[in-house]
Amino acid sequence: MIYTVTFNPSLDYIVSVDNFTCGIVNRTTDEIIFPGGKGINVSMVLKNLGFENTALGFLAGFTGNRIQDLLEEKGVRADFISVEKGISRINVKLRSNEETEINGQGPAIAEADIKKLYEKLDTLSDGDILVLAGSIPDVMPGSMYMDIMRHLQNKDLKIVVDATKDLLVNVLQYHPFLIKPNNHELGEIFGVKIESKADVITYAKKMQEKGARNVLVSMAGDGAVLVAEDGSIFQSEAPKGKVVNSVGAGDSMVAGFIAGYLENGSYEKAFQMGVCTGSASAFSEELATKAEVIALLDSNKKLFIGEQ
Ligand SMILES: Nc1ncnc2c1ncn2[C@@H]1O[C@H](COP(=O)(O)OP(=O)(O)O)[C@@H](O)[C@H]1O
Ligand SMILES: O=P(O)(O)OC[C@H]1O[C@](O)(COP(=O)(O)O)[C@@H](O)[C@@H]1O
Repeated sequence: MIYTVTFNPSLDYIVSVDNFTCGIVNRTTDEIIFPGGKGINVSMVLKNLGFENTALGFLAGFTGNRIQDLLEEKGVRADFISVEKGISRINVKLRSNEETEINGQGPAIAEADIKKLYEKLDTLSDGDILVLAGSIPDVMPGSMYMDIMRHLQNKDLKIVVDATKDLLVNVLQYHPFLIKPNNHELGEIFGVKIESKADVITYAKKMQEKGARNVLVSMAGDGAVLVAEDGSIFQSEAPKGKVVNSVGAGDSMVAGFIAGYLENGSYEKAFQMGVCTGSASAFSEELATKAEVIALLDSNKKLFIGEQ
């Protein structure tokens, strides 16, 4: 089974504003609400790609109820823990001349709620895949994902972590199956600016030295790099297309990688599927569908460069 955990789900409120200007009243030309949060996006895309999975995590208040309903409408199996205080976030994604995002902090999660999550995670068995993705509410410790991995270390799980800073660095000693920083997040960890693929490879290898098994680094419109545990390295430009909504492109890439790996058992195919799923999401209003991903895979065969 595949499980995703989203500590900090959101309603993503995507608003378009012509020539957004600070300090005045701006009016939208378009607005739309999607369920969001990194693990939830991974769950929705996996479902689109034909992989049943269960979304775990924490929901609170009326926004939490809405997220739950939207997931139900999409047929995603969800088993969230209800948090008593506060509300799940509304993350604002502003589309104008530039894209701007304001992501909330999320409700505080009580010790008793964390205990309930551990009870659910204790039901996982050998061979399962667990995705820990996204930020955690501000008041929680940066060791949260590491604590979960330590707790589960005696099970033979494939654990995927998509997080930033300490939340990510702390888990490396427990050998996550896959991590997916973007180039900016990877640079932030080492205090450097990473623009070229050569630099990506250098720093991805450093993450492997610290314990990660496979390191997938996304670079938005500049493509991606995979440094795999078997020593192979794959690079790709991004497929060409008109970007419609890039929110969730990174999460889609994670889902595509998992789907490609499960279908083919090959890191090369997982990488290709990851890239095309990320781009398919960027090129459409909603998250990628299977047909959109297959179309991109078929039309971009020459994009991928591999090296064993
Ligand atoms: N402008 C774009 N053009 C084509 N593909 C894109 C674009 N933005 C994102 N993607 C695809 O989605 C993947 C993940 O995007 P990225 O923005 O790097 O992730 P994150 O949202 O985690 O920062 C990229 O590697 C690429 O395949
Ligand atoms: O948990 P964080 O880091 O605040 O990110 C949450 C936001 O990221 C998203 O999951 C999208 O992430 P990506 O664009 O990186 O794939 C949104 O749905 C959500 O609003």
